[in-house]
Amino acid sequence: MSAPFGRRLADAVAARGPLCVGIDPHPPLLAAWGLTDDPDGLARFTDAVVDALAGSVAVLKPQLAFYERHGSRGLAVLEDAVARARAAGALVLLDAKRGDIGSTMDAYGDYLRPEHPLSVDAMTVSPYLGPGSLQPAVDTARQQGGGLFVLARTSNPDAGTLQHALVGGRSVAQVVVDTVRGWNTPGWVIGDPLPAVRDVAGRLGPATGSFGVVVGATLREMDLDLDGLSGPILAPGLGAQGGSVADLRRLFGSDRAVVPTVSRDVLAAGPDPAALRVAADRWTAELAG
Ligand SMILES: O=C(O)c1cc(=O)[nH]c(=O)n1[C@@H]1O[C@H](COP(=O)(O)O)[C@@H](O)[C@H]1O
Repeated sequence: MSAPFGRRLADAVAARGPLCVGIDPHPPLLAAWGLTDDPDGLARFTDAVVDALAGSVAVLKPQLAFYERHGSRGLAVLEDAVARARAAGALVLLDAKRGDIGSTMDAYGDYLRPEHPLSVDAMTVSPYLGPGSLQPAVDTARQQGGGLFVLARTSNPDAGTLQHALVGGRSVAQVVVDTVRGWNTPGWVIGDPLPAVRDVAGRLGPATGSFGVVVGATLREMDLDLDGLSGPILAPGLGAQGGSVADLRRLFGSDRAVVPTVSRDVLAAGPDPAALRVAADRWTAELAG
């Protein structure tokens, strides 16, 4: 088994800064790069991003949908790119947003196994079949040293329609956060009372948990209690969706283990590898400032 994902993420962030760059080869972006919307264009795009950034950013986050739409040849492109990205030192977070009943969730969790053709360090998952439905993937993550990021309070404008709904006095998003907090506490199982808060600051450090939440950088205000999460917060919505580094500070303060993720704002700088690096470095510098 690899070292736990939370530990590996903390090491990567310490060495490279917290930036995650999303690899989202959507058709207008392929066209803007002068590439065809087919597996060949997809491979050129993906290889360029991996070659430019896998040696310098902490996390790369390929969006599975953009590979699946090209069928088996698209998945082959991704398998090759993921292996090269990991070999170059980047952690790979597969943006799959999967969630299903136990036996199927078990199969989705296989992305975290080293023998999977598309083996990754972590994946995004959706909790809307109930937090307990994700347990098989939690078990696999624990066995294999993988990580999960659970959708809690997403960056899209109508996210609150469901995520603000109240369940026993807590919002659905808060139930998700509290569940993930429990996963980061060994020995806790779904249904038990919540464990005592052990790491109020939730800082990245040796004790950082491998289970994170997704909370958009586009929120008008922080409407979640994230104290004691003891795991990372993936924060999408920067750049193209309007979020800024100032929004990150306003929403999360400076003590939380935030992994800001940017796709289009960096990718638009391509295909020149140097320009891609400059765009990513600009975010890294602003995050450090
Ligand atoms: O899980 C995600 O990464 C994600 C969660 C969320 O709340 N909002 C969100 O935009 N994303 C992903 O982030 C990527 C878009 O990033 P931008 O191009 O930077 O806006 C897409 O792959 C989305 O699926």
